[in-house]
Parts: sequence; structure tokens; C-alpha cells
Amino acid sequence: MPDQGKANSRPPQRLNLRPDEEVGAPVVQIRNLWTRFGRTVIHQDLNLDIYDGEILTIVGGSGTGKTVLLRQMLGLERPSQGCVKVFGEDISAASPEQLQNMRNHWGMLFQQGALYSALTVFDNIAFPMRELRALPEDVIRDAVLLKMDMVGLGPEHANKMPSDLSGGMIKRAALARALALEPRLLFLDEPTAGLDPDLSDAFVALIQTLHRELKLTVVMVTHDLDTLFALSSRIAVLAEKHVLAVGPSCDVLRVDHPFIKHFFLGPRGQRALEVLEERQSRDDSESEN
Ligand SMILES: Nc1ncnc2c1ncn2[C@@H]1O[C@H](COP(=O)(O)OP(=O)(O)OP(=O)(O)O)[C@@H](O)[C@H]1O
Repeated sequence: MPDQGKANSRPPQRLNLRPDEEVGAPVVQIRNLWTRFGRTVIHQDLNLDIYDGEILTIVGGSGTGKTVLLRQMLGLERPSQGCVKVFGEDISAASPEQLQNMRNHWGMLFQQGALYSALTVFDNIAFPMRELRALPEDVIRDAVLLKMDMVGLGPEHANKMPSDLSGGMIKRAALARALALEPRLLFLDEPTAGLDPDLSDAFVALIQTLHRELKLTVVMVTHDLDTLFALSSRIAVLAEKHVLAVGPSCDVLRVDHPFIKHFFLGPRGQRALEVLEERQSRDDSESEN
């Protein structure tokens, strides 16, 4: 149960572990953000910067406001106070037209894939392109097949309905749709939820490749530690209604806070770290040979 507003007078303890070498204007800038639902305070004076080209993962206990924060970055909800800038534009002050224009520069992969069930894979991916009303159908056709290829879906899947697809294929089709307008910024909400470990590893590898090749900035929410350690450039921990710590995983893990100890350093976290270290030393020795 979140605390009530009056109880939040304690100044937030903030620890920003951003390495000095990161420079340039942030792609997403959140300043002094408050979110209240009635008398319940979810975010209190929250600040966060997300930089070009990084994969920033937001973690936090259940109900700490990760989804709400993501929705505020997408302009789907307005904060009670404070400012969210995306590509330098204040999204909380944008008109519906400005917001629509901004939405064309980012993609979003929702937790359940969220494909339109009445549309084929092809039409789902074509949907954002057709909404622009500026592209001829033959260009759309080529672009859709290219996006499908990028995510590892062959053209034979183009006319399938979402109900004919496996969980992994739904995620791939939804990712292709999120990439339809060639965004610079990609939001991922629990990208590997519901996938078995092999499919999850394959999807993580796909995100790594696309992030590298398309030079994407990625903002992700996940509870899955394997996904988190494999992908994140930095991790932002939401606790006590603000960003308690933000930095590379090795730095965040050293922060002495009960949530961090419980989340990262329990048996699940140790296992995920061991797998990551094994993978890294394998990659290192392969690149030496
Ligand atoms: N529109 C709303 N009206 C009232 N309360 C809301 C609304 N949206 C979210 N909340 C509350 O805000 C809190 C944060 O919700 P949110 O879904 O962002 O949490 P979360 O960190 O994503 O949790 P989880 O990890 O369990 O998905 C929750 O207590 C939720 O019930």
C-alpha cells in the first residue's frame, strides 16, 4: 500500500551514479516529477536523464510507479507536477498534434505484444505507416517485409493472424511494428515476459542486435534479471517514490538499500550474474581467438 501524501515530507535520498564520460543532451529528461492519485503519492520529486544510445532499465518493487512513469514518457498520462522532456520537447505541455508528431519518433513494445487481433501480421506492422497517410502501398509493402526480416519473421508469416502465432512470434511481430517508423527511441515493457528461457535468450539477442545496428536509445521496464543484466547500460532503481540509484549494474549493486539487496543479491540475482559473467568471459575469449 503506497504511503499517503502527508507522510512524504522526508527529503528524498538521491544517488546519481552516472559515469562522467556520458555527455550530450538527454533524449529523455525528467525533472521534479510528482504523481499523485487522490492523496496517494507515487512519485515525489523524481529526476531521471536517459542518454542517446543507452539501454536504461527501470526496476522497482510492485506499485512503485514504473508503468506510470513509462506512460508519462509516452505522453499517455500527465504528471501531477514537474516536467518530462523527450527529444527536448516538454511532453506534458504538448498539444495533441505535437504529441502525435512526437509519437512518430519512438516505438513501444507492450508487455503482451498488443497486436490488433483482427489484423494480419502484415497489417499490424503496416498500421503505423498507413496512419501517416504519406506512403504509397508499394513502399509500405517493402518496408513491412524489411521489418519482418529484421526481427527474424519470414514473409510466409505475413498473412497469419495473431492467434496463429506462438508467444515468441507475437513479440517479434510487435517489435517489428514498434520499429515501423524507424524510431530513435524504443520503449520496452517486460519484453521477455511469458517467454521460455530459450525464446527469452533469443529475444534478448535480437534486441541487442537491433540496438547496435539501429543506434537506438532504449528505455525498458523488466523484473527479469537475466534480461536486465544482459541488456542494460544503466539501471534506475525506483524506491521511496524517487530514483534511489542510477548507474551501471556493478555500481547499483553496491548501493546499501534493502530493495537492492533483496532484488539483485538474492539467489535469482546471483544466478543471473553468474550467467552474465560466464557469457562475458566466453565472449572475451572468443574475441581473443
Ligand atoms: N489511474 C490510476 N488511478 C489510481 N491509481 C493508479 C492509477 N494508475 C496507477 N495507479 C496506482 O499507482 C501505483 C503504481 O502503479 P504502476 O502500475 O506504475 O506500478 P508498477 O511499478 O508498474 O508495478 P508492477 O511492477 O506491479 O507492474 C499502483 O499502486 C497503482 O495502483
